[in-house]
Amino acid sequence: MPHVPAHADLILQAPWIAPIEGPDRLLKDHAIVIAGTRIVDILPITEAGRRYKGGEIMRLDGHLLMPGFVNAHTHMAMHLFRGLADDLPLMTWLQEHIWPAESRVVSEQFVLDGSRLAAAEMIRSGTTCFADMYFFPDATAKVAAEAGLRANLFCPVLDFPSAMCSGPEDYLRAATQLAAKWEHEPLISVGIGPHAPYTVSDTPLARIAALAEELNLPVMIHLHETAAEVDSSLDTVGARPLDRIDRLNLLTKRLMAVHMTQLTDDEIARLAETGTHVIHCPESNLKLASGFCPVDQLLAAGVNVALGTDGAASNNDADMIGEMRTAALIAKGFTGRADALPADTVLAMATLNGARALGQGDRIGSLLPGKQADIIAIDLNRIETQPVYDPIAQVVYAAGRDQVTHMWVAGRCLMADRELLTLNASGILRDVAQWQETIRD
Ligand SMILES: CSC[C@H]1O[C@@H](n2cnc3c(O)ncnc32)[C@H](O)[C@@H]1O
Ligand SMILES: [Zn+2]
Repeated sequence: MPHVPAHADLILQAPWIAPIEGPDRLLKDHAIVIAGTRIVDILPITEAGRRYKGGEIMRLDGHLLMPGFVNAHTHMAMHLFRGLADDLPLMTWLQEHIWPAESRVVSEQFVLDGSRLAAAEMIRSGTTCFADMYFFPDATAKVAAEAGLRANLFCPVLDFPSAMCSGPEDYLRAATQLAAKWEHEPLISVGIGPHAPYTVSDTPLARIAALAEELNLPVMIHLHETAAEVDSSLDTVGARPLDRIDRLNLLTKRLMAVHMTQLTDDEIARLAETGTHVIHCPESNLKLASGFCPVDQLLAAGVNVALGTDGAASNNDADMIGEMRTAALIAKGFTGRADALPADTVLAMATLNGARALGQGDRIGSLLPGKQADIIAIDLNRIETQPVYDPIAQVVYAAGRDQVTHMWVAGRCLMADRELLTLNASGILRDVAQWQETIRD
């Protein structure tokens, strides 16, 4: 029987592929075969030509192909506050600078324009999927859909009113409506985002736990960000925030606990037992002098730890390659052990662990047949990353985000040879310049 080649829409050929999951750490001279939104096969380049026909064949000499980054915690629209208030500790930064600025300028248009700036930066640095917590999440969802990015919008909940909602019940209604509106859009998912234990009281927190269960939604909260947060909770409610969150039924595998710089051994064990996900934001924690998340201990205890940049007002970028390097280096400094957080582990945190935290580990976060084709190409054939003994270590310890040359999300190309294909860079820059005037005034 003659062999009939199967159909492919796109075949990507490269000297190295890092699948992140599966039997192989690294595949040499392989091709990724894509049909529709999915990866259908990964096989030696020589075989791919015989077994698949049709579509485009792209040869990426000198490149590493890997899954796109999953930025597991950010505030997209805060890109418009980048550089507004630097070198301050968390509470001074929030209470005296960011919250006053937000109360003056945040609107749906602000979120549209800020999210577009963030989306463009994300595409240019290899992030294919992000988890966002901010006001007017519907506007960020629209931008993600326009950009072609995969997005998880965590509808905020606070005790306080904002331009978006009048109070906790109103935020919860908005979350329910948002989930219904985007239910059938494959690239957009919705969650609930109680801001922090110090801004959301017991009644709405318990309502969030019940609603998340009822609608099958993930929950994201800033938790144990600083020692002062824990001390103040002990003073005011007589419990550590994590104990309070647990008492209100929120400590479950739905929860993405962001920051977590203050943890006892018992708390680490409790996180592992409950399947709670921890989102590590090392650069924001360093810049706001918030503390150090004990990532090494969490991973050893079996906790899923993912990586996020936090917003550009506290980072000040959305660069996941930079975030990986910072995470790897501080883990070594913090533990005094050079083998803490090796390159492969930090790369998994920036991809597959983020997908798992979002409940999407079976669809994205690694390159396996059947998974969505969310792929980036990184050019290692540059002065800065030569010679290449190990492409994975090279990405974590030497590469810059400008070496990301191509991106596909669900098989669609969003950037080719560093050209943005879905967003208008000059229009974004024009809008940002106008916002800078308004915010400065
Ligand atoms: C309710 S929308 C999100 C809310 O969070 C604020 N925010 C941004 N970064 C942080 C952080 O590291 N800790 C606590 N809160 C943060 C942001 O300004 C919005 O008000
Ligand atoms: Zn945050």
